[in-house]
Amino acid sequence: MLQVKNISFRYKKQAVLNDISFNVKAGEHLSIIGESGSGKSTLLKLLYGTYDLDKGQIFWKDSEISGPKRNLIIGPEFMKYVAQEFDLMPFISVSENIGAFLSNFYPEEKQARISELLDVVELKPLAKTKVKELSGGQKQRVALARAIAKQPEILLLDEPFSHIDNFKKRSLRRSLFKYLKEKNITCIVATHDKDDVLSYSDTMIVLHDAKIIANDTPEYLYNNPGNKLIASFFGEYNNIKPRGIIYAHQLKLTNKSDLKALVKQSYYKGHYYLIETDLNGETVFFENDTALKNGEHVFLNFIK
Ligand SMILES: Nc1ncnc2c1ncn2[C@@H]1O[C@H](COP(=O)(O)OP(=O)(O)OP(=O)(O)O)[C@@H](O)[C@H]1O
Repeated sequence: MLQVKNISFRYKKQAVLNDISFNVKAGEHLSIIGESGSGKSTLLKLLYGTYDLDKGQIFWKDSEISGPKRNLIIGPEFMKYVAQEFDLMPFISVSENIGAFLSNFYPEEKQARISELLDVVELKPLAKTKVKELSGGQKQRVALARAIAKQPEILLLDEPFSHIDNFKKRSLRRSLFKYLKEKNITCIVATHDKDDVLSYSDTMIVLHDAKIIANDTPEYLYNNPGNKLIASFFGEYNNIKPRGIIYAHQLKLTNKSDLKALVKQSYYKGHYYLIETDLNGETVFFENDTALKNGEHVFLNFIK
């Protein structure tokens, strides 16, 4: 189990993280979410031992993870960290980068392992290409493969699919998280993308004002967002008194109700339209099968 106990950290004067505690069981996947600047990357760096903590302790099983004051080499053996900027070797091939830290002692096993990793990140056709010739998304996939090459016990991922296009992202996400679960690799992901969280994380924590404001399963927090920050992570939402937070898909058209709104705009979303309305001076969104006329009055009802 990873145990984070009452850690605090500041770069300069302002606290980035203040008295943060949480646990992650071996093999579990945790997501860290929060607004830009809320400290997600900093938390990953602290878990990796990049900086010395101002307060608190971090343990993996029985070993304490400590910062540079006590460690010459940053990052414990059992952990790998894929940062937002990936540190690859540009003049050697994709395969050579992935195998860079694998032993040359058993060349056949090494090649088989590289081949397996190329499949996980779907880079086989580019195996022999030099990294300097790759796109940002392709480099990100090499960095992911290299991080799991030696099968770490814990993998820390900072926005792991941020450079990867939507075609590839979905299948890569499935393939990577399935692989990590099969190998029982504990994974901690800092992300802005609800699709990294909903289907693949066992738990999620939400950072705000240097604190953890929620720590629960994605399903629970999706159904009980409790505040605007969490609701906005999952989708378009409204705050309708006295009901509170209501996602756009939880409102529908009806013949007559107390919620009379004025249509302002319809946005095409593929299999539905997002309708922007004015309800007593507040903007309210709901989903509808068809576009509606601007200026039309409609009645809304809650679905639940
Ligand atoms: N090396 C640094 N020196 C000083 N301040 C820093 C440093 N790195 C980050 N910060 C500050 O710490 C705070 C948290 O930054 P961090 O990168 O951890 O946020 P984040 O949640 O990962 O953001 P994003 O979602 O934009 O990646 C920010 O206010 C940032 O400006």
